[in-house]
Amino acid sequence: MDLQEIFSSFIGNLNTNATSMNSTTPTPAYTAFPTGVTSIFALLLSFPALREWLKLLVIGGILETCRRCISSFYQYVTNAFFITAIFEEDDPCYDWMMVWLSSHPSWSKARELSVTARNFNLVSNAVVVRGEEEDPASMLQNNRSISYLPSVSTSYSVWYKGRRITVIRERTQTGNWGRKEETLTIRIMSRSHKFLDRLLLEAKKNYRAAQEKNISIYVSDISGNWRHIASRPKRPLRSIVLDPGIKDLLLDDAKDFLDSKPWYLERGIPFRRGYLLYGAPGSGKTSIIHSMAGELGLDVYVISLSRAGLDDTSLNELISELPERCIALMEDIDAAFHHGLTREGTTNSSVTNDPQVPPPQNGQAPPPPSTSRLSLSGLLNALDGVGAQEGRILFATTNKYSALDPALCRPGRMDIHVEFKLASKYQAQELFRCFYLPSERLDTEDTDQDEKDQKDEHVLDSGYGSVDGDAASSISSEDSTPPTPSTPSTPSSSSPLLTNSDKLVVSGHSHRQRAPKLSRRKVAHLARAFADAIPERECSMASLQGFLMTYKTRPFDAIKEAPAWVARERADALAKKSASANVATVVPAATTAVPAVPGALPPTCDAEPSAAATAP
Ligand SMILES: Nc1ncnc2c1ncn2[C@@H]1O[C@H](COP(=O)(O)OP(=O)(O)OP(=O)(O)O)[C@@H](O)[C@H]1O
Repeated sequence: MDLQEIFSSFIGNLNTNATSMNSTTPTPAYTAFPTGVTSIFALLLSFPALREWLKLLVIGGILETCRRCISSFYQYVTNAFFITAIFEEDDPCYDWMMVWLSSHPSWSKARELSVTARNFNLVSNAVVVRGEEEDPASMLQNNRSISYLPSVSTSYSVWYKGRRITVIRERTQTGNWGRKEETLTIRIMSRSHKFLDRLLLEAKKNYRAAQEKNISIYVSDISGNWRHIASRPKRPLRSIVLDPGIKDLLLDDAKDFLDSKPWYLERGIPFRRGYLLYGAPGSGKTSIIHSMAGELGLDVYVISLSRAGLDDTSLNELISELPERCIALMEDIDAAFHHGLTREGTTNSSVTNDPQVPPPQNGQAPPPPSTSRLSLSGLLNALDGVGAQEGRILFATTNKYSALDPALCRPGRMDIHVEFKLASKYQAQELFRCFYLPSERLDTEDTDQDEKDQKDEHVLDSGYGSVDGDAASSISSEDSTPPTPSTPSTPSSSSPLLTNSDKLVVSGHSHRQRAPKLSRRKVAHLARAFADAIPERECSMASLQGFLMTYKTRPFDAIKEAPAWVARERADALAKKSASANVATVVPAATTAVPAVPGALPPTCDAEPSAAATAP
């Protein structure tokens, strides 16, 4: 019996019913309706095309129902026998898995794959196409190595420890301004989580090993999530020159803190430590934090208090989402509460409406109004409130120590305060030594070289990777005066082919030079001479480093030119001072208001130096 017959009999029945009703009762108005419907159906079914469509509709419905049943059954079986793990792009696990996948041998046989030069936040060349590592020259030229990865929307099967893993990489629209986000799905045929755990741990270990020489830097994004933004090579601690004892104090205290969790727990003391580094700009505050992060093997989470949209709640959330062992860094902590206050102590009074704040200098653009909605009490709560993360080390830096609220500086929030001053003669000497003694010789005795050096102290060293010694020496021999940034120097070497107007105007010095190979003793001797030329606590370490950079391969010239450079720096400082004297109100510099002893507190902060120095 086909569909037409079914409908005909159905319509026939309807007609019979309608007739019987008509014979017994008066015909109500609605009886016309079934008759109308049947005639419409009959009419419709008289078209063969419509009959066929109807058939297709029924068959399609049956097929879709079957498909859904099979899919549900498959889902059931998958859930029963497989484990499915999903990795989202903005999660660190995604990077671990991608690096793990990129090094999996399956890609050498895959017929369809994605080729990428992304390094998944690794500085090292952990992700490489096999064979590339055999060509170190190409690796050096381009730090971005090529790797193979699963292509988007393709399902792959790879084998791991005798088990089949299905890998699916997908890209979906997030709805945030057309942004697309990737997810990686890994399906393992296993009922136990053990296998997945092993895979994850291996991926994490591989990634960590590739990251060993780097530190990871995280910042918060606009939606308040931590995002990995960079990996930086670890900075050796010895490259930072501070007054004796400061590095040891900080490092020993931090190490001791990280090892003392049980001690804190037993006594019910919150397991947190805060360090406040204050003082002159360019004195090494940020550098020592970077270096300590490398030394302690911790990642750095930068909390920017002046970030647009940051309020008390979001700061609280950010801090509570920090991992247990990490360094939280708040740079220029004073800036969050003194918007518009510049390094020189000038500000736009229309922004702050603070009567103590001087008006802007002539021609100076007013600083933009901050959109941060953070309050001091919000910051204090975030630092040691109930939601504050345990185990974190907080580093805060400021150039304006006296501007900080005493509540912020108290032990428990900032346990150790360290002043960073302008360079001492000792620091100048050590910086010079670091500069001209190649790193591999900093730690080793070189008595042989000492002896050799006494005979010939001007032997040239290829230590700076020179390939063009002759060209370089011609520049260095004729121009030993450091160029000032405002007056670019013109190399006087004139080629017969160059007319006067063709002459190159170059500022700075070429680094393609050979540095004299100096012994430890010779460098120590020169370093003392350099320190003699540098006045005590007048120049910042950053400016000294900048000066030495112009003599990267010419230590003798650096010493010769140091007094002239100091004179220029003094003249510049004097000019700046007289310019700022014209400003109505002068905000006192933080460095003049603080005590000289590292660890001691200035009068504006809680005067509890002993508490600041006691580490459990
Ligand atoms: N004590 C130091 N030893 C070695 N290098 C230093 C030292 N101080 C500063 N420098 C160099 O000067 C530059 C600036 O240093 P850094 O950013 O650490 O200073 P800072 O005190 O944090 O400055 P700011 O207060 O302006 O942020 C860096 O390139 C660093 O190498």
